[in-house]
Amino acid sequence: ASHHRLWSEIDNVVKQQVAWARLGVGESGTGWQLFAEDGEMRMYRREEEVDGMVVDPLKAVHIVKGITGHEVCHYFFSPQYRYDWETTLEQMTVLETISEDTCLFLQTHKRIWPASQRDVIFWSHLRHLPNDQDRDGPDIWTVVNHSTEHKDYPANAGKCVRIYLTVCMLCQTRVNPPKDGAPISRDDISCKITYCSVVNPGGWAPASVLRAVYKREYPKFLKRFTAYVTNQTKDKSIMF
Ligand SMILES: O=S(=O)(CCO)c1ccc(-c2ccc(C3CCCC3)c([C@H]3C[C@H]3c3ccccn3)c2)cc1
Repeated sequence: ASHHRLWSEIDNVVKQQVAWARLGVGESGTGWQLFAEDGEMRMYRREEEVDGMVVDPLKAVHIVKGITGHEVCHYFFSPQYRYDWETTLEQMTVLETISEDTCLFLQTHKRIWPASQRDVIFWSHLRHLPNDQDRDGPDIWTVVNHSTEHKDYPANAGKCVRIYLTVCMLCQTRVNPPKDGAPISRDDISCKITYCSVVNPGGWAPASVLRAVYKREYPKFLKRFTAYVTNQTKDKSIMF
């Protein structure tokens, strides 16, 4: 069914996350700190705490040649590839396939000493926002992951501390059509990726430990994931 029980929440969160992702990190005065750079990738964070817990919002901007936003979102959304690129994943369960573009996931992440192990339940929604209204507007593909409850998996019932997150992978494809009217090849395309994430670590964990984990893991994650998409797509026809 096009409208399922989570539809209105998903629609609201997706619209809010797309608007948020499209806001630049502005001039340095806006509180965004550049904390990692690697080639075209720039990673920013804001230092924020809720009830003494680090919930630093993260925003990464990356430009990757030779892949499209549809391909990035396909490999980010689809469960069958996740163990290939998500190195901190210990266990992933698809609790429900709500529609072909909406799933419910339960994930446990590898324990990061000295913090206790974490798990998370989130809905994941893949959406194409075409620019058919105004031609020169952005053609956007996005995946939004947002924490939710599930009656069979109450928070903090087992050994894991339940975390809460909202993640947005927003992509815009750029095509430089070849001069001689030749068919578009992967040399003529690139994808501008904006990855936003806010993670509430659930139970207390030392701020210094969390900030060190994020500083190490986020750049590694985005580099590894985009390299994975490049490698998976290099010999396949372009998925626009
Ligand atoms: O973009 S996704 O939806 C992709 C689907 O998997 C996503 C991204 C990140 C996380 C996540 C949430 C919490 C933690 C911490 C918090 C305290 C202890 C564990 C970590 C730790 C494992 C580190 C990490 C940080 C950044 C990227 C990857 N790994 C990761 C979950 C989902």
